[in-house]
Amino acid sequence: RHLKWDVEYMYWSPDCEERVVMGINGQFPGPTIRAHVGDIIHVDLTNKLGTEGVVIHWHGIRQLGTPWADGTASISQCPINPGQTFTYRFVVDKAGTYFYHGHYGMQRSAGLYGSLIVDVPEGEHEPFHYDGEFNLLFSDWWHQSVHEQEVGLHSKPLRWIGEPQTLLMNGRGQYNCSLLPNFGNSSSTQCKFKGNEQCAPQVLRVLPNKTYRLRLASTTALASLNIAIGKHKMIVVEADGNYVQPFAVEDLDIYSGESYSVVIKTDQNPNQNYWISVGVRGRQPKTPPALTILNYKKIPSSKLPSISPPITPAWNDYNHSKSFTKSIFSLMGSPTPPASYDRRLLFLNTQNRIDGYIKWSINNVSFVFPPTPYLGSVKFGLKNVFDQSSPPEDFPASYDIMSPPANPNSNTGNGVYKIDYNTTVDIILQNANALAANTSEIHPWHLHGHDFWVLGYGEGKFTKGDEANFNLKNPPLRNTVVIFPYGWTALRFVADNPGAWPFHCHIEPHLHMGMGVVLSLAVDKVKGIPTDALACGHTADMFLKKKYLP
Ligand SMILES: O=C1O[C@H]([C@@H](O)CO)C(O)=C1O
Repeated sequence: RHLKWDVEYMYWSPDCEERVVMGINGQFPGPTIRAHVGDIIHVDLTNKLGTEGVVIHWHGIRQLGTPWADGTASISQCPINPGQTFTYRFVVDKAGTYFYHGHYGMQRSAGLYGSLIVDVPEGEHEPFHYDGEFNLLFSDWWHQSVHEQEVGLHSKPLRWIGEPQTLLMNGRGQYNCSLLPNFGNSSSTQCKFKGNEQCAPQVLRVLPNKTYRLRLASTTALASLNIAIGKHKMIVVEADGNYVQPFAVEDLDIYSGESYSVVIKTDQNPNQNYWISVGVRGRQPKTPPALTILNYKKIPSSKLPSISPPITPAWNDYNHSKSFTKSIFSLMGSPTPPASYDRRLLFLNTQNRIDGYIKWSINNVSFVFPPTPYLGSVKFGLKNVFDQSSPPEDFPASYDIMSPPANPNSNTGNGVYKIDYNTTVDIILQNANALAANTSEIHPWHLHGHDFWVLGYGEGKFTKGDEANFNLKNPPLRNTVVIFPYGWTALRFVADNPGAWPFHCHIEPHLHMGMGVVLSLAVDKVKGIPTDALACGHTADMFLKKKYLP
């Protein structure tokens, strides 16, 4: 798959209001990549942004042997400068529902994303049947420019980005009109689509009595979501590119960074259409649900459903979310984790202050991106470019996770957790109270370069005794996992992919405010890094050697 992409800003109307978005080849969202297992994806990415750098991360693709193609600014590569072209070249080795997105500053929020679908090799079959499929990539959208969002996040006092104006499905949503007559407040008018508007919803057109696969992925900057389809149950079959033990749900939670496949049967009255709703979870929703229509083809899609849209669960019904999340198990026959770990990292998630700026910290360190990519600085042993001391592996046992931090002051840092090659690592993500009393938020954590097994979830503070309840039999393999308010999540992975890999909260403003860490492993084994990946910071100095030309 040889692709030539130009990234540029352009005018677009994602929610029927014109704004500036980041597009690829004149499209928003960017083009869908569709490939088979084993294919090489080759993307010549040209930055046409004018005044800022860009990179693209291929979310969920492990980049076995190609860590330089992971597309993370400051970690796997230098930002691609305006006018320059960088070539990403990697193998897609596992079938599944993936996506790609910007991984520099807040470029995901600016609209830099698209779908990446990997099919099983030609002649092979998925472990479930379907007659047709649809692909829905969810995102959230602000009317404030991404530059204002970014400046607000590092201002004192913090100017928080607030809740999104609109939820988008495949880059389409409605802000100043509604698909529903009189939805929400009475001032919202009904949309009149001719069908070719940039914000016109993508209708799912189906035949009766068939089975459809819906690929669902969330690249939201902030919002956690729930999707429900009127009158149709969904059978969950895939999560983050891994098969799961099929189970039926009425509605499904999806956090930023996650993907699922569900199958539905079109066995309802074919003389009706049905609403599909997507609502906000975990934060007080100020954003109306996104809506589209499941259209039984023999009637027009413009015929509004007679049954009102399914109401997604209340934003703070965490029991509902936990019950869904804890129902996910790997499909029988999937790889199982090693029985024990070599090293355990405990990561306390807190909201803090540094000089009065609001940040997020892991074990009291708020991550800042260095100007030299770790892949180069670790490989070449450059000592003066990032903190050389190993960041903290745990936090004081006496820390009270139920209250705002007693001493909210934190430190910035950019140290690296050096992981030994082929060892088994456990990470316990520990949630806590944020700065405001009685507040603890949802954080979806995403690991680059590896999938991990989710061994368990619990309430309150993790204790050694909780290990006894770890699921070592059929834990799901994932690349993104949620921590619930005041709870913990345990995961395990085998560090077998040399590279420099971020592990971070997938809420984009939270990562921007320091909520992440970097792991490095066996970087000496990494071969064939393109020099243009490292032509910035101290690695550029190293390549240039001579400071002045004769
Ligand atoms: O990082 C965040 O900042 C705000 C709030 O805590 C401060 O205004 C919020 O809701 C976040 O998730």
